[in-house]
Formats: sequence, structure tokens, C-alpha cells
Amino acid sequence: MAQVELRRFSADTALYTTAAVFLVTLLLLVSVLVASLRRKKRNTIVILGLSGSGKTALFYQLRDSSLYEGTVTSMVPNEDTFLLHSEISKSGKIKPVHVVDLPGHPKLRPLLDDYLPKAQGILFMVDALDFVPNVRSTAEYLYEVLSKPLVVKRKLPVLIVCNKCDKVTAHSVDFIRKQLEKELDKLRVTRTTLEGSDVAAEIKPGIDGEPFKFSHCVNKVTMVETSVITGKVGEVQTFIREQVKP
Ligand SMILES: Nc1nc2c(ncn2[C@@H]2O[C@H](COP(=O)(O)OP(=O)(O)OP(=O)(O)O)[C@@H](O)[C@H]2O)c(=O)[nH]1
Ligand SMILES: [Mg+2]
Repeated sequence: MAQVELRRFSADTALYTTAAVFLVTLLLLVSVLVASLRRKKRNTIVILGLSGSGKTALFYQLRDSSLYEGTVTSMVPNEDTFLLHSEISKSGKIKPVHVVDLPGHPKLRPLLDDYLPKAQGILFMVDALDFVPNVRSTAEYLYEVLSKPLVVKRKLPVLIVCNKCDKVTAHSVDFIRKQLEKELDKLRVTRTTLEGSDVAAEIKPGIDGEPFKFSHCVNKVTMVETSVITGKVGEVQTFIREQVKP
């Protein structure tokens, strides 16, 4: 009788040990998988916008909190992987962000297609001071971005950064939003009547038959006001960290 009990006891122990080993192995496998998926997650933020809107100035403000006094238009992409300057004093392991500042020169626009596949979010900069004369070209560039199949299908978040708000004559976010929505609405009609392979590949942003609104886009499109020159870029940093988790 005692022998039967002993045998049952050792059988139970063997069963529990096997189950425990199996569970630990499973847990280990899951954590390795999660870690490798986290590592593969994109950490690139792309800064776009017309020439002179302040992309390079923002890049240096984010990286070094330094004032970029340059007046030279960029001719090559400016990129680096770094911790946002505002996070440097934080303890613990923080994931660095890869920031790419793409030149606004129209001839260099095709570079966009090399960088967008790596992007986790887009900062689209607008010069709020010199906005009215450039509204059409700003809307055209923004349309190009918002209608890219990659942007729509991957639901890439776009933050429209209305820069240079330190100047009293800078336009408000509300004004810029209304004007851009109006222009994008017109572009939806004219672009679809154009011939050409690029246009054919575009996905018309917004809801068909309704006036264009950023809130109708499949991807999240939001707007903020900044002054790169005075360091008022907090909402840009928040946006970056929403896309690239620390
Ligand atoms: N007042 C004011 N000026 C700014 C601000 N941000 C940038 N600037 C100025 O705007 C000008 C253009 O800035 P850049 O950063 O070179 O512009 P960019 O978008 O990189 O232009 P490209 O390289 O030609 O595409 C520079 O003279 C900056 O000093 C700002 O917040 N306020
Ligand atoms: Mg530049």
C-alpha cells in the first residue's frame, strides 16, 4: 500500500516538474519574441515641409536644444539617432529616436520615398509667418504626403507643425487649418482629373462627397503651434514619444 502511494507521489512530482519546465520555457520564448519585436519597431521620425519652414532648426533644437542660426537651404538629408535633449537627464534606459530632416527643395522631394518606409511618424512643418503666399505649394506638398498609399495603409500619424509663432504676425493654427483644408479640398478635384502614373497610385484623402477635413483622414492628422527659435517645441517632443515609445 505504502509502495503504491510512493509511486503515485513520484508520478505526480514528475508531472508537475514537466509542467513547470514547459511553462518556464514558454515564458522565456514569449519574452524573447516580445523583445525582438520591440527591437524591430521603427524609431524614425521624418521632418518634411517647404524650404525655410524651420526643419533644420527643429532638428538641432530637438537634439541639442541649440539655436540653429543657419540661413543656408539644406541640399542633403540631415539625420541622426539621439535621445531628445529634454530627456538626457532622465535615468534608465530610454530608446533613442532616429530623426531625419529632409530638404524642402522640390528637386529633392523624391527622397521622401526612400525615407517614408522607415518612418513611424511625420512632422510636417509650416511657416506660420509666411503662410499666405505659400498656401498652395504647402497644400500640394501635404496632399502628396497624405495621399501616399504607404501613409494611408500604415496609418502614419502626421503632426502639422505651425512654426515661428514667436512673431506677432504669425497666423494661428485655426487659420492655417481652415486654409489648408480648403486648398486640399480643391486639390482632390484637380488631382483626380490629371493624367499620370503617380496620380493613379494616390489614395484620395478624406471622405468622398464631403468637404475635406483633416479629421476625415484614415491616419491621425493633428496640428500644433511652435517657436523653434525660442525652444517652444514641447508638443513636438510629446508627439515623437507617442510614436517612438521610450
Ligand atoms: N522667427 C523664427 N524664425 C525661425 C524659427 N525657426 C526657424 N526660423 C528661421 O527660419 C529660417 C529657415 O530655417 P531652416 O531650419 O533653415 O529651414 P528649413 O526648413 O530647414 O529649410 P530648407 O533646408 O531649405 O528645406 C532660418 O533663418 C531660421 O533661423 C522660429 O521658430 N521663429
Ligand atoms: Mg534645412
